Amino acid sequence: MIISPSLLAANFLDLQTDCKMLDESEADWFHLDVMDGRFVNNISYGLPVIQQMRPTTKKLFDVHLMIEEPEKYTEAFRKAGADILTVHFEACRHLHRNIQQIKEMGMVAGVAINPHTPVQMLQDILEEVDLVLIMSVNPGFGGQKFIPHTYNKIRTLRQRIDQLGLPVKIEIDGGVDLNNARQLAEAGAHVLVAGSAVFHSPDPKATISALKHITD
Ligand SMILES: O=C(CO)[C@@H](O)[C@H](O)COP(=O)(O)O
Ligand SMILES: [Fe+2]
Repeated sequence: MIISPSLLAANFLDLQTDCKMLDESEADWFHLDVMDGRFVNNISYGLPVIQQMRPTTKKLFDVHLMIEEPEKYTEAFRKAGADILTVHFEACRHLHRNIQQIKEMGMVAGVAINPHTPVQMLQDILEEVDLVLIMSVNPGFGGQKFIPHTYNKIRTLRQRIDQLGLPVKIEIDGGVDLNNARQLAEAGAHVLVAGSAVFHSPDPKATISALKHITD
């Protein structure tokens, strides 16, 4: 299982310590949630913070853009250090073009869907993307309750991906913890994002390791 802890739940006054902890842990990616106060009702952090975090690790920066008109910022996020750039299906008028743009800039291209968006809506973009991020809470905030219908969405999408023989990864984001991680893996998830479950646990490194080896 690929583990991508979300720094939305980190200590912003001491990000360096949390970055170091993640770097030394079994985390695979750093999940970075960018919010603009328009696509979602919250504002998080953006380019300068990501840029300053970049030298703290060689691990991949998995940037989740919860912003309107993400195509305007593709190059800026590349320059700030993004390796994986995920845009929302619901925020893109020209999703196909945006995905091409992300790949042309040498990044892994992801598309995210909100809980109300059926996975079937991705039918005509599936061959173009490297990753599908299924939101298992409504985007905008950490610490929300996992929506159980997500399991059905994962199973449906995983079946379609396997049917087509595509190398697309399924990432699950929102309310992921040690109680649902195994079931998410069994449903077909490849990547788990966890914010609160990692950073609010007494031993974040141990929680990351437990999530990583959930199916061992
Ligand atoms: O994208 C988002 C929220 O919009 C997530 O990445 C959250 O940051 C996950 O936090 P937890 O639900 O794990 O606390
Ligand atoms: Fe996220």
